[in-house]
Amino acid sequence: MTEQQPVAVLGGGSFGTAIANLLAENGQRVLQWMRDPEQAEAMRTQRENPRYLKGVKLHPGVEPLNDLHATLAACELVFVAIPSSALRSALQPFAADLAGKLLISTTKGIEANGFKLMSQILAEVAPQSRIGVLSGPNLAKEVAEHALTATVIASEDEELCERVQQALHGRTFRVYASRDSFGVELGGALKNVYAIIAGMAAAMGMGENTKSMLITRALAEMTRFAVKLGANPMTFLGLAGVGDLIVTCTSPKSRNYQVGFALGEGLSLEDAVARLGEVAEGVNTLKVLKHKAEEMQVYMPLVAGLHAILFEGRTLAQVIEALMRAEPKTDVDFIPISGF
Ligand SMILES: NC(=O)C1=CN([C@@H]2O[C@H](COP(=O)(O)OP(=O)(O)OC[C@H]3O[C@@H](n4cnc5c(N)ncnc54)[C@H](O)[C@@H]3O)[C@@H](O)[C@H]2O)C=CC1
Ligand SMILES: O=C(CO)COP(=O)(O)O
Repeated sequence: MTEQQPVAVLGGGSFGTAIANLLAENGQRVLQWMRDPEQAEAMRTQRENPRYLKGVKLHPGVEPLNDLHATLAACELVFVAIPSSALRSALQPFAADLAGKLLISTTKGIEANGFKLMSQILAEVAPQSRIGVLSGPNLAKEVAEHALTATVIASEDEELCERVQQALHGRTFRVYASRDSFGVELGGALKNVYAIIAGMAAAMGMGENTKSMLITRALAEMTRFAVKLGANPMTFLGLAGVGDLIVTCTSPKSRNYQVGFALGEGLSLEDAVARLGEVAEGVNTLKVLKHKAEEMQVYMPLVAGLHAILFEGRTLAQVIEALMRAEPKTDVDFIPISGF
């Protein structure tokens, strides 16, 4: 019998580690690449990711490595879990090694220069590859602890979706397929901004009515924006839209929520991010999104309000006052249905 080809996971953070474990539990041999050789060595000897996923045992089928060339040479299916700020620069030098691979982005961010999604960056870096996007309500710690979870693999490449479903779908992790990779990817990136707002509201002791209003108006706002960019609004009613929005806006395990909570307690943005010590993609996404919304003339009062607090010197009280005074618009105005 020929030996099964291993699967690669790029990134040594909490999500890369959680996905690596799931793949290994499903019987795959997994090569998990990370840039830091000391971290790879620590994970090999301790059989744990002590910095990013403490307390979760690394499956024996996961091999932590820091040689990206060797990792890519051995694998065809490659999951990418590198923060958005580093994805292009980390992979560009290995463009030739990525040709012909099945690249699955799990990264939920947007590149500032040109408003590029991660799948678009992958397509630029590796035009000869096949690309998919994995996104959904998937807090890494819960995935790793086998909380019952669902996600979406999105690509126009049906065979790629099936490969990912076969590799990842398991006893505690359901993998649904979608053809709308643009909507799925946009949903995962945009919700991080609203999780910061939700964390602030929680720190200020706001009530359940307020939390519900925030989540629902966030959904309206992100969908309105996505539709303007050509996404299918129905995708935002799925796991990668409202599903991910709910989990990140309600869970103290979300890093974006934690940054918002710290801001609500009165910390500066710099201190809130430093205290976290992990990636909170929403901070960068906020800047990019505010700029793009203005350029596209999309009404996004929550994005504008958070931007005003973080980068324009407005107080939280001023922004809340302005938001509550603004003229109320139509409830559901983002799904164009005739007859309503
Ligand atoms: N943690 C979670 O619950 C989930 C995270 N994601 C997404 O996964 C992506 C990765 O996030 P996490 O694993 O959570 O991050 P993390 O904060 O746990 O770890 C970040 C990792 O990225 C590595 N890194 C930083 N710069 C790098 C570079 N230049 N080259 C290579 N590696 C570099 C760090 O060494 C570290 O291993 C993010 O876009 C995030 O939105 C998606 C779903 C769930
Ligand atoms: O994307 C996530 C859950 O689906 C993780 O959110 P955070 O990056 O805010 O922790």
